[in-house]
Amino acid sequence: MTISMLQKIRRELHQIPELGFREVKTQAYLLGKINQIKTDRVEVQCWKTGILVRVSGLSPNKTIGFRSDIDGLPITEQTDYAFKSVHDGRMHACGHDFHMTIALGVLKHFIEHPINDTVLFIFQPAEEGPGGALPMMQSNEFKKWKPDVVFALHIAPELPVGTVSSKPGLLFANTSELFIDFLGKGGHAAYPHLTKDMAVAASNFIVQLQQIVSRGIDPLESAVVTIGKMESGFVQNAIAETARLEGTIRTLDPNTIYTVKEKLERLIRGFEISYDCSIEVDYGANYYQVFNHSQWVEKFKQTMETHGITYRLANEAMTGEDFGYMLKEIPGFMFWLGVDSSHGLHSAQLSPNEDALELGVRSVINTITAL
Ligand SMILES: CC(=O)N[C@@H](CCC[C@H](N)C(=O)O)C(=O)O
Repeated sequence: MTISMLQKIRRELHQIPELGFREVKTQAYLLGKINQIKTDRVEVQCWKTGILVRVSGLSPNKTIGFRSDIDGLPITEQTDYAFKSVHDGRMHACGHDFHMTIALGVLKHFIEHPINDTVLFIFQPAEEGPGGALPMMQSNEFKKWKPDVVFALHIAPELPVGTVSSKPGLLFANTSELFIDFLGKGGHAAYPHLTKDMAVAASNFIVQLQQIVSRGIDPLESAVVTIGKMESGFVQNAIAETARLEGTIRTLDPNTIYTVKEKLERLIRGFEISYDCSIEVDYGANYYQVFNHSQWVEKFKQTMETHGITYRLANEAMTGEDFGYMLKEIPGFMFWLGVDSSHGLHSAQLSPNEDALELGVRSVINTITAL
């Protein structure tokens, strides 16, 4: 696929970001492109808003899976792009428009140049939440075509274009979403003593929460607790009866997440007493760590070096990925693709360099051919 075709696809996808399991336009767009290039060797199955595309090999020994996530985030885009999101409050702020474009470019290549092995393209919904990888893997559609090895990429804004990066073993953290609802008593702004102010309780809770990591977790372990959204109250001169905090917990060790949750629940019990209120916690979606299989990372590194693509050894990151569930069952790996953006992942101004699209396609084609 030419660079301008890749760019066009990326821009069209960029305009229609949709949240997890609601990727209806995205699925239709992808199916449209797949149907244009489909031949007799190609079979397609849809699962919810996801798609599986199998390109049969000439004399297959194995099936190689390449996974791309397809959902966007509930973020209002603040770029100057002419091809900005047309969906209010939705943005491809995690690069899934890049991931899908690269997958389509690679798919076209293997349809035109089949190899001995079978290649499975996994267009997976709901990576940002509530998690599509696990239920997709449990589906009959996936089980029927289950790959023997699987890999995926993720754009890396902090790496230059021309660079890929990975590491054997642990790459991404264990995660748990976090939703906390406070219920107190509202009232007139001038009579605080007659109320139980949940704006004050929730604000104080956010501050105390930070001490779970700084004082409750062994400094040699790694943990993050972030509250990304806070909602409370209706009007400037009334005391808020309720508050809601939304966030995420991340740890490098799968057991540490239980320690964080246990300490969080103690904190909640203390706040219920001191603020005379009730607090409910819901952990939403939990993702298993991304743990790369060394042998495949080594093969990837050698392949990149053979093709003159710069490979850098990565550090572990506190990002999460439900691709971790695929790697828990199927050998494989994940790698970072440098896209050189001064704004990072989940920023409303994320602007990955489109020159990385062609390199992404090349690095995936070379990898599949070498595996
Ligand atoms: C690569 C990336 O940014 N992934 C997301 C996954 C989110 C999982 C879940 N919604 C959570 O927040 O725990 C990330 O935020 O790391």
